[in-house]
Amino acid sequence: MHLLFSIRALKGAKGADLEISAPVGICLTADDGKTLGELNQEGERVLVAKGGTGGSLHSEFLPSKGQARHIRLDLRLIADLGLVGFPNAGKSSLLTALSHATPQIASYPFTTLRPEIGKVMYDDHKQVSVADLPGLIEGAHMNRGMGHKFLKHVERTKQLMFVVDVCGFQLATNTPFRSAFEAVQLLTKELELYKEELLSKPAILVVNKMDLPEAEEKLGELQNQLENQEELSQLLPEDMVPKSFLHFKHTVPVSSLTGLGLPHLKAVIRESLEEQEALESERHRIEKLQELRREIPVVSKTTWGQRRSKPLNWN
Ligand SMILES: Nc1nc2c(ncn2[C@@H]2O[C@H](COP(=O)(O)OP(=O)(O)OP(=O)(O)O)[C@@H](O)[C@H]2O)c(=O)[nH]1
Ligand SMILES: [Mg+2]
Repeated sequence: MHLLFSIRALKGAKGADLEISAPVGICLTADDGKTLGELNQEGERVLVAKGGTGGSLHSEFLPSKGQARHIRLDLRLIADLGLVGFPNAGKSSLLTALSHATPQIASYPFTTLRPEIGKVMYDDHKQVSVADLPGLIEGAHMNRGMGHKFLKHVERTKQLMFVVDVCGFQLATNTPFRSAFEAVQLLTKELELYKEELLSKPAILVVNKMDLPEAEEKLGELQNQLENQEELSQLLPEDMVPKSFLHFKHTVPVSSLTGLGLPHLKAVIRESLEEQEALESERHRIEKLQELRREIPVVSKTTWGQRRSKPLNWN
């Protein structure tokens, strides 16, 4: 979702610059495509137009007009997990099975055209938000398919949830068939080419459609391939292989259709998010501690020694 508007900063010198403060998760772009900034934290402000200069001797005391701009505000989705997968992998079906969301589901690619968020509910009322996103295709980093529209949403989720069809995927009769293993590598590659940092997010792999015939056999094959992905990817064309491989903390086989494996997946999602929260709060604690240590001056041994060597005055 985006919003376009025109603005003009006021005349006058200092203080007339126009700044924007908005809810977090907004990206501001100027009409020339230049990114002006992102609002990622509460209270953050972005300068969007410079104010005009005040009157001076040089300008015969006439103030100049402020900068005029067309600004585009892009809302970036924020969810705990983002579903990443080729079209038809069953992302929307999975979200429907896990939450009360009702995204469109159909047996043709690109059924989902815009993101939808579903809430996964737990018995203790804890909620986890999952974003169903449009299917990704090869070349998405170059804006093929939904391209950037899709990828920018993945930037603002805490974790990634890859969804693959255990039996593989073929977009059209004139495009190559991709096995589940190839799908994992291609999805990783697309994220890497768009923004490498995306791959530092924790990721869960969901192997869907486990109700299909031969699914068990194919799952075994995939697990084997993932264990040896460095060696096996050497057999793939170079442009399919990511620079670094994703090591999924959890690989969960499910069937969104029959419900197989879904209770386990729900538990895994929660465990993974809680683990990440714990790690982040520990990192934050250590950072604070280090900051404090820097602030408190260290009394060196010599200083203590010198102090001790002074004769004590008992009077
Ligand atoms: N047999 C079987 N079919 C499934 C399963 N999950 C989804 N499907 C079917 O796969 C097709 C695609 O499902 P969607 O949920 O629309 O797939 P998607 O990944 O959201 O697709 P896009 O929105 O196009 O990216 C539908 O016909 C579903 O009924 C499953 O676990 N087993
Ligand atoms: Mg969908």
